[in-house]
Amino acid sequence: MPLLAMRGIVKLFPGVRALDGVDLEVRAGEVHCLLGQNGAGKSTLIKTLAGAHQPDAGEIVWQGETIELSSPVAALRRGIATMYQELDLIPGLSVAENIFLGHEHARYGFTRPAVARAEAAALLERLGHPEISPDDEVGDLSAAGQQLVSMARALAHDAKLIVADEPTAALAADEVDNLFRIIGELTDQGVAVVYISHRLEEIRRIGDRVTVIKDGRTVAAGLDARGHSTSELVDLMAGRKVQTAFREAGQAPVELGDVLLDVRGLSRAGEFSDVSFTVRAGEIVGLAGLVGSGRSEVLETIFGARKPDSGVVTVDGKPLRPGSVASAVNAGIGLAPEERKSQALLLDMSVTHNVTLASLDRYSKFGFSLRDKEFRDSLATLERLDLRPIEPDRPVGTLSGGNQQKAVVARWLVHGCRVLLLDEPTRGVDVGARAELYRLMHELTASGVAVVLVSSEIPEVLGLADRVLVMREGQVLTERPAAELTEADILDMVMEGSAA
Ligand SMILES: Nc1ncnc2c1ncn2[C@@H]1O[C@H](COP(=O)(O)OP(=O)(O)OP(=O)(O)O)[C@@H](O)[C@H]1O
Repeated sequence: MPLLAMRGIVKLFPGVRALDGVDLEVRAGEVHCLLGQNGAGKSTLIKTLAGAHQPDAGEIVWQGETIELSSPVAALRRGIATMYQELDLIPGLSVAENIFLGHEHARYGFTRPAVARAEAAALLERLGHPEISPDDEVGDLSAAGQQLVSMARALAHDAKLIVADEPTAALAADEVDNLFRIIGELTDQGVAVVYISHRLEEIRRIGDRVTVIKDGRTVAAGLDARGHSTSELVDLMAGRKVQTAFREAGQAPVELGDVLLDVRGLSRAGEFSDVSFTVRAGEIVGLAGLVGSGRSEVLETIFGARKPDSGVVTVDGKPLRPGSVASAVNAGIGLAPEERKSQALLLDMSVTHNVTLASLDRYSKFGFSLRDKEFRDSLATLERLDLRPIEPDRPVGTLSGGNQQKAVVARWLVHGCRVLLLDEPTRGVDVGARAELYRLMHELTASGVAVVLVSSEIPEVLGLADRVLVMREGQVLTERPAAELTEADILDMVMEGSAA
C-alpha cells in the first residue's frame, strides 16, 4: 500500500486549469521527485497536499484512508509537512515558536518556553546546526537557516512525508550536502520525501522514483530515477527534444570590443571590499561564490541601488554618480535582481506592465503611450522564453515562480541595455527556458552588450562566462579566464578561501 495516493486531482483558478487530473503515488522511505516545466502545476499540487489549496476534484488517500486536508495545520497533524519555495515561517516569531506552531503541544512554545527551547535545540543539533538558537527571530536567519527551521518543524510533528519545493535554490554547496545527508537519514527511518527541483543532477543524486507532470497532467508516474537518462526526463517534461548546451556547436566566439564597464576599488563596510574588474563589450564576466559572499551587493552597488563607501564605476570612461540608479540606467546599465518577489515585480500589475517598466520613456514619446510597440516587444521576448501561460494582461503574481523569474529577465532584454547585470537569472527556471536564456545571452553579447553574471551554479558560470571572479566573504580571491578553472577549483576556493 502506498503511503500517499493522489488521484485525478483537479485545481481551477480563474481562467486557468492549473491541475487537470494529476496522479501521484508515494511510498514510505523513498525520495520521490516531481518534475515539470515552469507552470506545469508542481507547486499547486503540493499546496493541495499541504492543505493550502482545496482540490476541485480528485481524491487524496493517506495510509489507505481517503482524507480531506482543510488547512496546513490539518496536513501537519496527519504527518504531512511542506517546505515551500516561499518559506511559510512567521518572521516575527522565534525559532522555537515557529517549530511548535500548530503542534498539539503548542503550549510548549507559549507557556512552557524552557521545554520548547530545549526540544528545539535538540532538533537543530540533530539537523547539524546547533549554532541556530531557539530564541533567534526567524526573520533574521539566512535562507538556509530558515529552511532548517522548516525541517525541524517537520521533525517536531513526526512527519511521515516531507515535501521540499526547490529546497536547494537558495543554498550553498556545503548546505546542499547537509540537506541531502538529512534527507538520507530521514528516508532510512521510513520518512518519504517529495522533492521538486529544476537541477536534474540532484535528482540523479538523491531520487528514487520520478513523476513527471506537464500542463497539469501526469505524463509519467513512478519512473525509476536511475533508469532514465537526464535527456529522457527533459524530453518527457518538455514533450519535445531540448538542447541545453551553454554554447552551441559551431557557435562563433564573440569578438570583444573596448572596455564598457570599469569597476574600481568598490567597497561597502561589512559587505565587500576593494572589488575591481572590467567588462568589455561582448564579454561575460561571472561572479562565483557562496550565497552571502557579497556578489549580489556588488551588483546592486554598480546599479546605484546601494551607495559605495569608496570606489568608482565608469561606463565608457564616464563615472556614474555613486548611489544613483538614475545615473546607472541613463548610462545603459540594467539589473535583473535575484529576489523576484521583494525587489523586482509589481505582483498585482500585468505581465506587460512589469516587463516594460524599465522602458517606459521609450514607449511614451511625445506624451502618448505606444502601447502596440510595447506589447509586441514584450510578447516576442516572452514567447522566446516560453512564458506560460502567455497572457500579457494576467497579473504577474498569478504566474508560477519560474515564469515570474522569466518576466524579470525579459524586462531588461526588452529595455535593451548596454551593460546587463544578471543575478541568478536561471533560479527556478526549467531546463528548456534556460537553454533559450543562454541563447539570448549569446545574442546580446554578439551585439556588443557587456554582461556580469552571478550564479550559484558553478557549471553555469564556467559554461557561460569568459572570465570568472571568485568571491568569498566580500573579497575577490582570484580573477581568471573561465577556461583555466574547474568546478573543483572554485569549490575549494569558496569553501576554504585558498586562492588557486
Ligand atoms: N493563485 C493563482 N491564481 C491564478 N493562477 C495560478 C495561481 N497559482 C498558480 N496559478 C497558475 O497555475 C499554473 C501552475 O502553476 P504552479 O505554480 O503550480 O507551477 P509550477 O510547476 O510549480 O512552476 P515553477 O516550476 O515555475 O515553480 C500556472 O499556469 C500558474 O500561472
